[in-house]
Amino acid sequence: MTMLLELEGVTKRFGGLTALDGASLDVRQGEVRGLIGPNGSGKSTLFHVVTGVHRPDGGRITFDGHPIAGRPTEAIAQLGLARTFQDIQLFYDMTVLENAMIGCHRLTRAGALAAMVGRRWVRAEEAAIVERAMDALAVVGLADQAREPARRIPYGHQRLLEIARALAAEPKLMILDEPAAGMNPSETRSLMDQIGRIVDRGVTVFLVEHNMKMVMDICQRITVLNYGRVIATGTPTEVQADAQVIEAYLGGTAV
Ligand SMILES: Nc1ncnc2c1ncn2[C@@H]1O[C@H](COP(=O)(O)OP(=O)(O)OP(=O)(O)O)[C@@H](O)[C@H]1O
Repeated sequence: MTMLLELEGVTKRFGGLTALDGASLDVRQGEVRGLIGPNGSGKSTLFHVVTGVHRPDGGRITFDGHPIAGRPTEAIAQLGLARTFQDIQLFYDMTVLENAMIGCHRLTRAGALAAMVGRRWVRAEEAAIVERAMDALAVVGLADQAREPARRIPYGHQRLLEIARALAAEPKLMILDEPAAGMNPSETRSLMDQIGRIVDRGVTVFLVEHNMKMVMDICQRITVLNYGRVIATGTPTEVQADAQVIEAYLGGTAV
């Protein structure tokens, strides 16, 4: 199976604190991959070094065959890596559709923001951008709310909109940072369905999530971090049975 993302011995320090300590893992094309670990174990830091927010202090990161460690966020996005954030980052005064259109940025000469300014050569692209954005909204079930201002849709839908915006970039890999945070059980179930539909479209998903049921249900493989180190990688069943995981991640209680 093709490796889409590979980390080899990646280290990131903040002053005297080693947030990532020689972390290695790979994400295979087409899988839903989970990353879990206790608070402060380095999950967000790992996402940040992969997406170019932080420059790693050591190690190698390869995405779709390209070395990306230390490259700018924009350059990594151009290679086909999209992400969502723990805290929702939407343009609340813009419509749902306009927010999704911003995700098309990677795919257009002009970028959706420029499209809204209305330059002539941009307008020719606009119909295609709207179509792509509507398509992404349909995948997450938000197409009928396209004209609503983002601030008016429920919280769970705002999280789905972030995913639609990432999807509109037609990424190869989508990184989701706690996508179910703040969602109620029915929203979480719906999110799990949407992630399934995203994978059906050929997008690989790599997610951090504290909702264990969701992680165990949708991920084919899971990596567990503790104090910046990878302590286990395996199927949900393997990880749940791993003594180190039970001890380190859960302080001795069952997963
Ligand atoms: N920009 C930063 N400057 C200094 N320390 C940082 C920075 N970012 C993260 N850290 C520290 O690095 C460690 C790992 O943090 P990180 O946010 O990656 O953990 P996490 O597993 O995502 O935690 P959580 O589950 O609480 O989101 C923590 O000790 C954190 O305080």
